[in-house]
Amino acid sequence: MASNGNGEFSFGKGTARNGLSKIQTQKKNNGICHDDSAPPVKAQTIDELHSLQKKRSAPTTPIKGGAQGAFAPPPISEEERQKQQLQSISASLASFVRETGPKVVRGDPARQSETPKVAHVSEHHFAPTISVSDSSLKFTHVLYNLSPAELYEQAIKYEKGSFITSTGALATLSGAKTGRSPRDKRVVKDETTEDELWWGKGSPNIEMDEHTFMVNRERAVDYLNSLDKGPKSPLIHWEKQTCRLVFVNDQFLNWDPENRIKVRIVSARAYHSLFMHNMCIRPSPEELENFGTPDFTIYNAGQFPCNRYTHYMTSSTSIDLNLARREMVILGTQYAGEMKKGLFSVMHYLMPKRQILSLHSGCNMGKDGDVALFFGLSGTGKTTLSTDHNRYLIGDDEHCWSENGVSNIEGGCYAKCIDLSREKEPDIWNAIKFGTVLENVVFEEHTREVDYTDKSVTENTRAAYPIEYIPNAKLPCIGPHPKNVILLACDAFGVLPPVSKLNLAQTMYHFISGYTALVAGTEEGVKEPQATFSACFGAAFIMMHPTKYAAMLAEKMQKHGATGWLVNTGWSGGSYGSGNRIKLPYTRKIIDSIHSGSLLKANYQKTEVFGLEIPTEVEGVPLEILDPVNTWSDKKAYKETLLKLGGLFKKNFETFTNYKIGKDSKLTEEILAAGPNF
Ligand SMILES: Nc1ncnc2c1ncn2[C@@H]1O[C@H](COP(=O)(O)OP(=O)(O)OP(=O)(O)O)[C@@H](O)[C@H]1O
Ligand SMILES: O=C([O-])CC(=O)C(=O)O
Ligand SMILES: [Ca+2]
Ligand SMILES: [Mn+2]
Repeated sequence: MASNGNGEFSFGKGTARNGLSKIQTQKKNNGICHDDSAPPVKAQTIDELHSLQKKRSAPTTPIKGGAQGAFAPPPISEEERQKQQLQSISASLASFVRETGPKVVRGDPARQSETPKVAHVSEHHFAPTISVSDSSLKFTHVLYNLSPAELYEQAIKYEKGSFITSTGALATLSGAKTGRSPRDKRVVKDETTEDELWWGKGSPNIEMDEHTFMVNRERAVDYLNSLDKGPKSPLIHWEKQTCRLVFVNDQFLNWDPENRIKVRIVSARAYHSLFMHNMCIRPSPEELENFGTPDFTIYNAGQFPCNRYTHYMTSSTSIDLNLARREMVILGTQYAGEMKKGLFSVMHYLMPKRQILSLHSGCNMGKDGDVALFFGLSGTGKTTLSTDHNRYLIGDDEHCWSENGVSNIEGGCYAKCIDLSREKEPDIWNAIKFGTVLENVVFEEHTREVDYTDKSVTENTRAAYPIEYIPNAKLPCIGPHPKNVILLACDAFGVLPPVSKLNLAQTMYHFISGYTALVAGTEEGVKEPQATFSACFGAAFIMMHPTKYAAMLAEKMQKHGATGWLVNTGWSGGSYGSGNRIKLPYTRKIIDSIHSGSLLKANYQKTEVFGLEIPTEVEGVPLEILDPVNTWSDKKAYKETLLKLGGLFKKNFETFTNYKIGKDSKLTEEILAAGPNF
């Protein structure tokens, strides 16, 4: 085969002169230079050549000086700033028994060429003596705010089960736990939290004392400071260099600049670091330079169990929150959602103290600035329905509603992937690319194509991606006051209408009830859909009594004239097992007509038992499904199921009857009357 000189290739005769064709790679005088005329690389050795491959990016902006006015601190040198940063990390990792932090250095120990700076919290007093343990003679290498590319390399080199999929996502396994462990979430009860938080029946806050927290904290910190684990562990090989390694992420929560929270996540897995890189708000280089001390720190030692002989421990998993110390410790679960939702709990404490309502909801905005909130428990459709090609995505899961409007708490989305299809959810499908963490999916060994229908590892397969991977994300993720408040319920009984319009009292009733059929998988141990009530559509994350959040929602909805809706994204034509899940395109049509305002103008009729206002017509939706009774062939079974569900609602609401909402108790009476009536 030879080039014929026109850039085409031909076989045999034609171009050959001496029987052998001359391979012409270049032509003269056409602007392309010859092979032998290419300038040689500027390197004398292979090592030098490799050193050319990477360059250090210059700081994008100089540290601001003077602009902050007379009280601004004097500018510090780059060296001093870096030292302060390392000291802050060393302090984060300090053991309370030894009262010093480890000697920390920045950078990957595998890269020999780096000459790291060392910092230690009590540097000036530190002198190794025989009483010091071996552990304090070692360095801890800090992999600080690594980029996705760097984290990919760490994961693939050192973490079993990490692979690049055909679309470039990082597939990973979360270990034995593939969902959250709400029965292992503990909160320190002290003088303050005893009065402030919701404790006892129905509350997600399982109490623990300060001492036990410190025991677990010490365990986590010691683990993070030693890290000798697993067959693929970097430590086997780095041990020789007497160094240790942790990942540190310094990031933000809440896009509302006035109420932004600085969080630090210390973890042992690249998976955890990349997950939080995607889920929290990513600081700009300048913001990172001026990060300072975090407002809240997570110690994720999830590969390591808690000690079951420790007081309060009921399993080898514990997720411990200490509000006074502004710290969270994770032991015995590697499920990354614990970090995301752990921080959400913190926001459910901090924000209401500032009169800001924190919400387990998705949020999007139309071209005309109309904002909708989507409340719902896990798997009811917050992510799916807020990700809408015709609207701007503000966020998929956690928001704040303040005097200024709404703001997303996070910087990323966390979508369920089971049965994901390109046709039904194109934006989520396309977001699964380089940088995205894909948890617990199954892929074809050779092509690395993911089979989203495969539940071999878990039903709760997930993708975590930065919000800007959704093409119509609204950046910054903030918006005006909501116009529509959509309560999503995945009704496994199949008796709730696909859509109903709610008055304020009904909205409150259903918000406090927080009904859904818990979709299998997101919480440990749930394999089949099952009716559940979870106050504020997120009882697992709220910290104070549900009526506190409900009162704030009522006040805000009233003030800003928002309309409430109840949308059943669950079953129709029978209960789970006999009926079918309402088709996503129909739910989307319903949501479209809420956004456009056309549903508000529809004609309504009232249902029996629940007293819900259902429209007689919705564009693009078959008429017969609007009233569920029409979809059941067995009308008697329908009525029985309806009454059964009504009874469950009534029973669940009993615990709330004595709580007052709003300044007068008028709203409370109205709310009580807004439930099922029979
Ligand atoms: N009619 C429907 N409406 C909404 N979602 C549906 C419908 N039918 C099927 N689904 C599926 O239900 C799932 C909804 O999950 P989604 O990720 O939106 O939950 P979520 O409310 O965001 O939960 P989480 O808080 O756990 O993230 C998706 O897998 C979606 O494809
Ligand atoms: O927290 C998780 O693991 C997933 C989630 O969004 C939820 O359960 O609401
Ligand atoms: Ca959620
Ligand atoms: Mn979600």
